Parts: sequence; C-alpha cells; structure tokens
Amino acid sequence: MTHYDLAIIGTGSGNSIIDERYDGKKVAILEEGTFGGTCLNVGCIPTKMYVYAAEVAHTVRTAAKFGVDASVDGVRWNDIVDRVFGRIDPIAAGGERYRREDCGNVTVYGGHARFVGERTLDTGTGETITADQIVVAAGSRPIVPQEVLDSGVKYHTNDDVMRLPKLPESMVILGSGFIAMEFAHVFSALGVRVSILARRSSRLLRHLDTDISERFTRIAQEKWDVHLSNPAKAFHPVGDGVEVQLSDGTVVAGDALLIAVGRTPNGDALDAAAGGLEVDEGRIVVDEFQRTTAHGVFALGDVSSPYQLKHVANHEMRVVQHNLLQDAWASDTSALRRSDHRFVPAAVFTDPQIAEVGLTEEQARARGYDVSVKIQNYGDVAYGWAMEDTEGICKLIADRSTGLLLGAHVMGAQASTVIQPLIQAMSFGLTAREMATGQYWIHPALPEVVENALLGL
Ligand SMILES: Cc1cc2nc3c(=O)[nH]c(=O)nc-3n(C[C@H](O)[C@H](O)[C@H](O)COP(=O)(O)OP(=O)(O)OC[C@H]3O[C@@H](n4cnc5c(N)ncnc54)[C@H](O)[C@@H]3O)c2cc1C
Ligand SMILES: NC(=O)c1ccc[n+]([C@@H]2O[C@H](COP(=O)([O-])OP(=O)(O)OC[C@H]3O[C@@H](n4cnc5c(N)ncnc54)[C@H](O)[C@@H]3O)[C@@H](O)[C@H]2O)c1
Repeated sequence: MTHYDLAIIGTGSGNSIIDERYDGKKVAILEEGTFGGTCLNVGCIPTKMYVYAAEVAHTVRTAAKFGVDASVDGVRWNDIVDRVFGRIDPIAAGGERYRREDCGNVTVYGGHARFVGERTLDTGTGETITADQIVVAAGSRPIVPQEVLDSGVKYHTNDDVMRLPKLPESMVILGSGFIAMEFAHVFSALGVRVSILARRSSRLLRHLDTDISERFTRIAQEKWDVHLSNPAKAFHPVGDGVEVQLSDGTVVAGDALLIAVGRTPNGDALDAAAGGLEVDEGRIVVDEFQRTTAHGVFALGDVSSPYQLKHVANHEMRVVQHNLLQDAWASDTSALRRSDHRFVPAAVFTDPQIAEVGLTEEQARARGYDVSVKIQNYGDVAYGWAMEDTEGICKLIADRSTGLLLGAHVMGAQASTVIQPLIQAMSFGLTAREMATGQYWIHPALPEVVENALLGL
C-alpha cells in the first residue's frame, strides 16, 4: 500500500493546492471525471463563454434603438460549441498531462475514490493508499427529480446541454435559480423558445432581494414563457423532446428538457463514515479552519460549503493550502487561517445581469437593523442614458446607526463588475458616506449609479 504525505480528492479547486510549497511532499490526486472539475469543464467558464455569444446576438438585435440597423442572420451553434470547448478541452487535458508527466512528486489516480479507513482511500483503480493528510474537494452534482428519472424522458443538465448536437427550436427548463436563468438567457438569445417551470415560487431567482427578484421576473415574463407556482406533475417523452403536464393542467412542450433544480454535494458517495468524517445531507461537516471531524482530513468547496460558488471554493482552498502546512490539530490554533464567509458575493449572468452581496432588505429588517434603503436607476446616470437603460437598478441597504453597508444588489449591464467596489467597502468596513465622498468617481462611467445610490442613502 503506497503512503503519501497528502492525498486530494477532486481536481477542481483541489488541484490548485499543490504549489511550490508542496514540492518536497509526496502527493496523490484522485479524479474520477474530467480534470479541472465543474467550473472549468461544465460550469462557470463555459457558461460565461456562451453568455458572451448570447450578448453579442442580443446587442445586434437591439441595435436599432441606437440608430444602427443590424440583424442576426443566423447562429452557427456548432461554431459556438467549437469556440468554447476548443479552448476549454485542451486546458483540461493539459492540466492532467502536467500533473501526470511534469510533477515528479504527484501521482494521479483516475478512479472513484472512497474512504475505507482512517486516512485510507480506495482509489477506484485497484489500489488502496494511505496519507498523513487528506483534502476532500469532491464538489457537487446536479439533482434530477425522481419523477423525471421515472418518466424515461430524455433530459439534459449543465453536464451536457452545452454540447447539444444542434440548437433545439424550443427548450423547457425545470427550475428557476442560477443555472436555469443563465441558460434561459443563453438559449433564448440564440433563438430558442424557452419555457421556465418554477415549482412553488411566484418569483424567479426567489432567493434574491425581493425588489430584484420581482423586477427580474416581470422582465423575464415579457420574453420567456414563464410558469410560476405551478409544479410539474408528469413528464412525457416526445421524440428527443418532452411534454410536461403542470398541476393546473397546462401542458408545456419543448424539443429539449433542461434540469436545473439545484446541486447536491458529493459527500454521500465517499463512504465518509469509514474515514471518520461527519456528513450532513451529503455535505461534509467542517469547522472554520476547513477541518473535518477526522484528524488530518480537510474539506473545501461544494462538497462542504453551502455557497456552491467557485470564488468560495478557491478562498477555502487557500485556507486549506495554508493550514495543511501547520500543525492543524494542535491545541493552539493561532497559526491557522479561518475561512471568511462574511461578505460572499454572487452574480447571475442572465439578462439583465444580477449581482449581490450581503443581506437582502428582508434579512436586514428581520435581524433588527434600523435600515436605510436606496434604489438608484441606471437610467439616472449619464452612462445609463447612453445605454437607453430602463431596467437597471442599484439597491443599497445600510445600517443607520453605523453607516455601514449591509447589502448591495445590482441588476443591469455589467452588474458583476459594478458591484465590486461595494464588496470592497463592506469587506474593509468603509461607511457609505466615506465611500461616496472620500474618492473620485470617474465621470460619466457606470459606477456613478453606485455613487448616487450611496449619496441617496
Ligand atoms: C452551470 C454552472 C455554472 C456555474 N457558474 C458559476 C459562476 O459563474 N461563478 C461561480 O462562482 N460559480 C459558478 N458555479 C459553481 C462552481 O462551478 C462551483 O462552486 C465550483 O466549481 C466548485 O468547485 P469544487 O472544487 O468544490 O468542486 P468541483 O470543481 O466540482 O471538483 C470536484 C471534482 O471532484 C471529482 N470527484 C467527485 N467525487 C469524486 C470521487 N469520489 N473520487 C474522485 N473524484 C471525485 C469530480 O469529478 C470533480 O472533478 C457554476 C456551477 C455550474 C454547474
Ligand atoms: N453565476 C453563478 O455564480 C452560478 C451559476 C450557476 C450555478 N451556480 C451555483 O450552482 C448552484 C446550483 O444552481 P441551480 O440553479 O441548479 O440551483 P439553485 O439553488 O440556484 O436553484 C434551483 C431552483 O430550482 C427550484 N426547484 C427545486 N426542485 C424543483 C422542481 N422539482 N421543479 C422545479 N423547480 C425546482 C428551487 O426551488 C430553486 O429555486 C447555485 O446555487 C450556485 O451556487 C452559480
């Protein structure tokens, strides 16, 4: 049985742990799927490459309002797929080749890993290994409702929908969260008729601040076939497509069915108990230092984090990367780093784009804050006029007693960029007043919407 200093399950954020500080260590890395994990292969990166193509098409379609006449003559789906995966697939393959061939201290096991004892892993390749330290970075997978599985209907998830052999004419999307809204934007901008099925919710993206979610839902209803608070009762296969019967009797049909109803952590498929790891509904239990309940075993990212975001997985990876090199189970934990989940931002790359950080207004009020709230329209600032914007908003929530920002919610062009100074202010404890008045704001740039919202607070 080969013994390692360190074994890492998962090559998403887990793969980034091994930097030059680990050159002297004997490391095993275990990956059952495509090297590079979800973000690179079937998540953040390819989806945003499709979003960009979708936005090019959308810009052309809406050019006339600026006095520029243009039309989308066609969408070459196969060329879009080739552009995206022609870039990504070689990166995944190159990453694996690098680890296998160029890293003398690293051994790659290409199988399904599971615990068979304390810091002992069956690698899924016929070999069992032990390690002084183990990192579980095994990610999450799409949830597929049992009724969909039982129906025999052909369905897609984020794992395969970006490689469809051809663009369908219509698509039914089950779910109304991040993935559903990003793919609805992509496919609809590329010319696909999109139907959205939200089970219980009367709003799309219902976990967001209500003002954002309500406005987004109204905008979405104007361009997509949106079914709210109407659970799907039955799925019937129709060729490669589907007919879905909703609870109120409505039948929604599409040439393709995309399932986007959440992701479940892979902690349930690791025989974690055999390694002494506590698991709660598939999620590996960790403390603030990313330590599991098993001595010497850390976990990070989607397998242990409720956030399921790449920047969180990367943050936790850096914490683990540091803590692995300390005496992490000593009574004195002063040398260890803690994960900082105080201000975790997120963006939904749909149309319009949405970004958020901190509390929603409802959460802030529920926690008893005396809140000040300001909603500033993109259309109030010069760059918003340039864009003829009628939808964009920046909503800020501050604590009256301290002047500190509690939450920021932006919907509109480049929301994920516009929000970044607000994330910075919250992370470094800048008050709304200091942030508004203590710096120049470039005129007439889009962040003036943030400046005006801050002044409005
Ligand atoms: C469609 C989509 C779009 C997204 N877009 C964004 C975005 O824009 N921004 C953002 O912040 N986040 C986004 N996310 C979320 C982001 O992709 C994840 O939070 C992130 O990739 C998690 O990283 P990870 O390292 O924890 O897991 P992963 O990257 O999933 O890596 C886990 C790896 O472990 C392997 N593995 C699992 N179990 C085993 C086992 N038993 N043995 C061996 N190997 C195993 C898997 O094959 C996988 O390669 C998106 C997700 C999806 C699905
Ligand atoms: N831009 C980004 O950062 C980004 C993009 C995509 C995914 N992600 C991450 O991946 C995670 C998973 O994304 P997701 O969109 O699958 O999950 P989600 O949790 O965002 O949304 C799932 C939605 O599906 C609904 N739902 C559940 N069961 C249903 C059913 N049977 N029928 C209809 N609706 C049902 C839920 O109520 C929820 O609203 C996200 O939470 C996010 O953390 C991030």
